[in-house]
Amino acid sequence: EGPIDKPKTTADIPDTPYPMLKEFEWVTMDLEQREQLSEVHEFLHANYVEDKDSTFRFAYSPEFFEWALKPPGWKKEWHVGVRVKSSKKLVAFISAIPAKLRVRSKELQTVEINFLVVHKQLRNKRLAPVLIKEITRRVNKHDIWQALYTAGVVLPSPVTTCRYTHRPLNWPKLYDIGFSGLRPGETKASTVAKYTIGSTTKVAGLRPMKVEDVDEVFELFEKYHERFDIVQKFTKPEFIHWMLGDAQQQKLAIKDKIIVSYVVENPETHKITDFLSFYILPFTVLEDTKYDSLNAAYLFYYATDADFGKGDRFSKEATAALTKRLESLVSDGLVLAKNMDMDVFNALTSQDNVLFLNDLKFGLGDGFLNLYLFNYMTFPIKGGLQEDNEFDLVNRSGVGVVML
Ligand SMILES: Cc1c(C(=O)c2nccn2C)oc2cccc(OCCCNCc3cccnc3)c12
Repeated sequence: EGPIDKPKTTADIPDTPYPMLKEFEWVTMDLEQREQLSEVHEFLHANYVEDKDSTFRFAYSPEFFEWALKPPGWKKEWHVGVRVKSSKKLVAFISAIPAKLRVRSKELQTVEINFLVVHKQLRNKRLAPVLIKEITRRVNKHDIWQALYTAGVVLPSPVTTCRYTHRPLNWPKLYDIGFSGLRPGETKASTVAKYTIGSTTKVAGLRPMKVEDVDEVFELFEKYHERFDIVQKFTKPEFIHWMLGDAQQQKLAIKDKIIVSYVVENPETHKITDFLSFYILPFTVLEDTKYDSLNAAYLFYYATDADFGKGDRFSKEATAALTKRLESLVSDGLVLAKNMDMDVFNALTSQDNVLFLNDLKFGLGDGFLNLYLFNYMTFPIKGGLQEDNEFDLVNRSGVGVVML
């Protein structure tokens, strides 16, 4: 396990941008300028990842990019654009943000690469590899040599593969837009009944997380994440950013937030025993008459002390206690998301999710998320799937890191 390329220094890295087709030019986007933030938002809105039958397209909001692209330690030169020299039209984008990872026992300073997009009319011009080369150069210049990225497609040697799962919250809408279908032997009425959930949360002491909770939640989170093979190591300012958003976000009413975090404060001891977060990322529904958007919530980070102090954390009793706690925690997460008018609650088979996915009626999606480490060789990590791509209830995943 370790770096693949021979060690280099920043002096070995060219100061000039990677060569590119002459009609294009490299630009550094300035996302502190509202109009450039909107430009990136519009560009992704029109050209970013769609599902294979082009029914949906991610509808990232400008606020989402504020959150996703400007965490503590963010750098302008890692927001890379490509413009047409003559028209100055934005035709490609790629981003990197700093991320410290622990991969098994090794800590690595890496970046997370995300939002790689090439204009629809410029696909198959081999621009993507050029974008990757240039962002690699810009990151290497800062003496960082590893990167984490995900892709739906299979590229050489994924560290892990997880599968999409979906928990319908508004099944009739999912059915109308063709995302959900009827299972054999089930009627619409029985399916609606199956997915119906209450509107009140059940866990005593569940409340929105506040910035005053950070020290306690951070400690709980760090301890819980020891159980995974690959995790992100946050500083406290990073933890606040990712779980509560910036000061602007923290002031918003819950229904307007893009990142939603809750804690469970034990009513007797007033200790925080659990934490749960999910982020909001709607889809544009293409070519549908009745609906133009699909509201999706994505399970983000969570932590619990359910398996602490029970000796071996992977013992049957520790796992039973963990399963029970996560089921009630995420079940309340579904209620919170439903009350925010979410139509579906998405989760991967990573973290300890396979412990509750079945009981909470998450269905296996047909999408896979492969996770890659650039310039770092490691033994594969379990993604919560067994050979036939069904949930692996025995060997839960070793994946603690969640990428947007
Ligand atoms: C995307 C996504 C979807 C859907 O596409 C979807 N849900 C309802 C309707 N649709 C079409 O479902 C998921 C379930 C778990 C995790 C997920 O995504 C995890 C985060 C993915 N990062 C964004 C991304 C996607 C593909 C390639 N690169 C980055 C997803």
